[in-house]
Amino acid sequence: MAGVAGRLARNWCRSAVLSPLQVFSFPSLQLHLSGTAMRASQDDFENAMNQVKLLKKDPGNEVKLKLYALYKQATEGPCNMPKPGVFDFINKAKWDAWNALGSLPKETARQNYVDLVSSLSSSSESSSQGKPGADREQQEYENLVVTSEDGITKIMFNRPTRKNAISTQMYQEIMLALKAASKDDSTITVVTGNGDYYSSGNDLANFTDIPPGGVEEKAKQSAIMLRDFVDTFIDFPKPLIAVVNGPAVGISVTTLGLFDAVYASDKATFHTPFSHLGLSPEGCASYTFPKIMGPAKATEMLIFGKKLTAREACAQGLVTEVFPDSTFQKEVWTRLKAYSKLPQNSMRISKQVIRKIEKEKLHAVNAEESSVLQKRWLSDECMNATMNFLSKRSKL
Ligand SMILES: CCCCCC/C=C/C(=O)SCCNC(=O)CCNC(=O)[C@H](O)C(C)(C)COP(=O)(O)OP(=O)(O)OC[C@H]1O[C@@H](n2cnc3c(N)ncnc32)[C@H](O)[C@@H]1OP(=O)(O)O
Repeated sequence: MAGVAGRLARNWCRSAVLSPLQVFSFPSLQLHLSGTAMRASQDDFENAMNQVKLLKKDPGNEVKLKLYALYKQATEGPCNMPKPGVFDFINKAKWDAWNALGSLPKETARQNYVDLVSSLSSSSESSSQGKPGADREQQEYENLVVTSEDGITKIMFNRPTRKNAISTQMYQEIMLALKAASKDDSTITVVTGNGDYYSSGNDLANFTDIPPGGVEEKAKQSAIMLRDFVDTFIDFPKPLIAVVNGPAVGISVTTLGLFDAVYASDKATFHTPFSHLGLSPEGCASYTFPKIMGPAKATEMLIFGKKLTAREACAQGLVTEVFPDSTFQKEVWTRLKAYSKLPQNSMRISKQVIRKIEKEKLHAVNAEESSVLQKRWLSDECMNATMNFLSKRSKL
């Protein structure tokens, strides 16, 4: 064993002292590097396997188990080994990681392996430049600040002068940030807003940027983007928490039904003025809101545009807990830091179990809502409401 550990230590990180789990998870990784490779995307997969050997920084046991599991799934399919005994900690951890992938298709596992290695390669480059322990900004976004610390990736909307209205570019950035967070080594992901608003929802100026194909083409593109955007929330694999620091409007409210917990300041309000804008619900709210609060209360919000206070939204079940604004940040972050220390795989799997039964339904609802909105955007009601806002004749 000492020989194996020594070889691993030399291969991976010359100065690292390996824990028993590292010792065991590494040989498997090494062993599998020479295993059967897939036919499709073989180059990418093999490149990724080689990149693993070149990582400068030990990615930690959780990630190594993930790599192990994805490798096994990609090359052998669903876990086919007998479950190790309860005291065989290391093999049990490996078995659990592989088994947790369930019936994930081989192609998806291979892609996830490649994506994970690529995120490790880039984070190992950037972290070697960053200060250890600092609240590291991960990537440059124009409309977001994304940081990772204490096992928490925080995605903060950052257009405070526009009340964090979501521009076309910002939709894309949020999708990118969520996809990156789903693969990074954080335990939970938090979405919040910078400034006095959580978000004022869709940037109504999005509709003024008409492509050469005209308004029909714009509506079509917007429906595709909306569907992709909401799908990203539906598929997000780890606990996703909203820290609602102030008022939330439109799509920033509807998507809350897809979060795992919503903490709100008592200054926050929740407003979905779709009828006022000639629109209809999105973000799966046509399904999640009646489920969460009952059809009558959902109607008041989604059809009549009733604005809820944070306490009302909590009473309806949309918000998990409300905090006084004066202590909001302190109390919420203390709690989130404690939650982030819970076992990562267990939380992921629990989320998977809780959400699995609804996933297909949510994707279907999302497709339907996006297609209905594509037509709504071309209606006189919607065009007039948008023009009124943009020409400053009306406000919510
Ligand atoms: C395209 C693909 C997906 C679409 C999905 C469908 C999504 C639907 C929705 O989200 S519907 C909800 C849309 N949001 C709104 O209708 C909110 C509009 N904004 C307001 O009513 C008000 O700005 C306010 C109540 C949010 C805040 O009012 P106030 O406190 O008085 O601040 P200001 O109005 O002065 O705001 C400052 C500055 O920001 C601009 N701004 C705010 N929100 C938006 C927005 N959603 N879109 C565009 N611009 C916004 C506002 O115009 C001000 O700009 P100015 O300083 O005057 O240039």
